[in-house]
Amino acid sequence: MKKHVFIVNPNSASGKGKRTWMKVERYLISNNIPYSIYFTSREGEATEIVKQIVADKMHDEIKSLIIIGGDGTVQEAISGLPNKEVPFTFGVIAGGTGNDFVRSIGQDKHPIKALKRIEKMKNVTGIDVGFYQLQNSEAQGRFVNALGAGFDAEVGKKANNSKIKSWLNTFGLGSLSYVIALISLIITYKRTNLTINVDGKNHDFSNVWFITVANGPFYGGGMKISPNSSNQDGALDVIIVHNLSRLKLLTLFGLVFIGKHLQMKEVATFKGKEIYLESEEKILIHADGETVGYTPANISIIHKSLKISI
Ligand SMILES: Nc1ncnc2c1ncn2[C@@H]1O[C@H](COP(=O)(O)OP(=O)(O)OP(=O)(O)O)[C@@H](O)[C@H]1O
Repeated sequence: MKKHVFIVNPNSASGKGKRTWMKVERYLISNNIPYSIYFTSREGEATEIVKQIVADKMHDEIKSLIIIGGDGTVQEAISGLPNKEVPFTFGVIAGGTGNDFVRSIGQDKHPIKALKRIEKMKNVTGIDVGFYQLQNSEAQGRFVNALGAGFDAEVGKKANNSKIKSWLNTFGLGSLSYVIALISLIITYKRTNLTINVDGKNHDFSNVWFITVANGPFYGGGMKISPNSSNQDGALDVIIVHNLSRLKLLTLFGLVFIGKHLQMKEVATFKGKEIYLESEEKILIHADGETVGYTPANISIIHKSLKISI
């Protein structure tokens, strides 16, 4: 008999992952729903678990593979998938701080409501996934929301490493840690010059704060960084923020929350499938908020490669 397989990050959002799993497990047991469970214990383990599931050819036993955690856990899990199409369906139950993927696919944030929807398998859809390969290291992987380089990657790193995030998470305010990190880095961050190649065409920019390659509209806990993005259109949206003062950058982030920043003259946008990014000085890169390395990087899209039950 097919069963649901869960991958749970018990420590996401300072223990929300575990608390969410306990609610889900109670529901599974009281409704006699067959399941098995993997808990992650450290960074990178979700990737290894998915690789193992694929290597063991467990596909026929799996009704759906359900992630409970935040965007980082989703990003790590899908990075364990092979390049060819995967014969099982994914589901995501919000257990993180930002939960931007849950937001962009329109999944219910309530764990049991989400589980009931995933379980029914009535709305199974193909989602695009971004793929990155860093040039100066072996690092490669996938992302569902956005890959970013520069200032926003530094903000994510600082927020994720901050003690304040755990404390804020106890009040359900973990997203505020990004705002705090942003305000402190705005004063110290050094801008750089970069070249981006989109589908074979080079574009040069000076004094760049950050560049985002978006698959879905949201990142950073609800910021509408790429309001026109769809994770089903087979394309990535590139947003480059350059040549603006520190004060104006703050205004930009204010506008990002309502998705109106694209109208600013210091914001350049492109749409494409194959992207190459290099910078005068190497800059930090994140994939779905997880630090992955430094430029230069190749980024591409794998169209509708993730089957997901919403
Ligand atoms: N048991 C664990 N203890 C600590 N860290 C873990 C554990 N399992 C996985 N991780 C790491 O925790 C990181 C963050 O997890 P996740 O993204 O799920 O939560 P979050 O940061 O609270 O949420 P969001 O990304 O939505 O803001 C993951 O990238 C993963 O590497």
